[in-house]
Amino acid sequence: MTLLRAEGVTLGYGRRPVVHDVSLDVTEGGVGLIGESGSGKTTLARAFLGLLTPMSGNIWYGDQTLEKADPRKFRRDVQPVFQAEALDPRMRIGRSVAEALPRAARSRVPELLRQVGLDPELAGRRPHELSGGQRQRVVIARALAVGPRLLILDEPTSALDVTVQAKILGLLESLDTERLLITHNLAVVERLCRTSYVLFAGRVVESGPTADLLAAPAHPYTRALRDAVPRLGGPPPEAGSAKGGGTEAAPAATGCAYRLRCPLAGPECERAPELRDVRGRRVACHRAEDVLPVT
Ligand SMILES: Nc1ncnc2c1ncn2[C@@H]1O[C@H](COP(=O)(O)OP(=O)(O)OP(=O)(O)O)[C@@H](O)[C@H]1O
Repeated sequence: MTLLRAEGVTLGYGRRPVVHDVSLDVTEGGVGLIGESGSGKTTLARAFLGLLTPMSGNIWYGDQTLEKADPRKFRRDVQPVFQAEALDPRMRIGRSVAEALPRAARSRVPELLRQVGLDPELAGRRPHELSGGQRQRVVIARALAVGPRLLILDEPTSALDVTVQAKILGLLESLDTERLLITHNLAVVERLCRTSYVLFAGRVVESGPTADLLAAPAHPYTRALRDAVPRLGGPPPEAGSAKGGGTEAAPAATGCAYRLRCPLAGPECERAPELRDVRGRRVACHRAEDVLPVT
């Protein structure tokens, strides 16, 4: 059964919507949410954690909407993995992990540290006395303390260098919790997520099996992301590409939001494309059939 599901969700701050009509199932095998800065990934994650109420649509937790769900049960089932910078700098590691445990279970700290590959001896240290990778492991140990079914991870490895990143990905892969993973890095979802959703300007532009999206993107934006993002250990992206510092056109306010950047844009793109089924995935592009054969 799907533990969490967004159904036609629109989200915003004040009266300004920034995520539009998104439907997404957190299914088995890991789900990736990919998109550039400002595309609405963190906003969606906040809604999935119950921290932001949809302007319209619903977040479903099992067969209940999030507003009706038991908050204590929800907190046990669904845990965020924050960036390591969120650790309290004054607090020793052991206490930081203990705080996440119920009082009666605080003796489990060494076991949790071991589970994430840390020496329990480190419990007496403060965050600045650990490496970035070790700090990220502490954050994961805290999230695991309550025995969650699902982890919501927001850029869990982006602050780490490539070899440490690979080790943390290995750890996440070895856990038997489900995951919703937010990143701008396709190489990370390739490893951890069976299914992916690509967001552009607050809308899903493509979703489907991650392997298919990478092998043959159907949306020009997915293709640009795939071609721009370095693979783990691969060469850096080229200057002028999506993450390479080139100037990018802002999303179009009418029609297809991607059309001002799109090499295939034509007159039909002045009409907003609907999500539709194209060869095993959902894609919002009038030209999807032209994108597929050349990738
Ligand atoms: N607290 C806030 N108040 C007002 N607007 C916000 C707030 N947080 C985010 N936004 C706006 O919502 C949009 C989506 O932001 P969001 O942080 O969800 O994107 P993101 O894809 O997670 O980006 P990043 O990868 O940089 O974290 C952006 O236009 C952003 O400026």
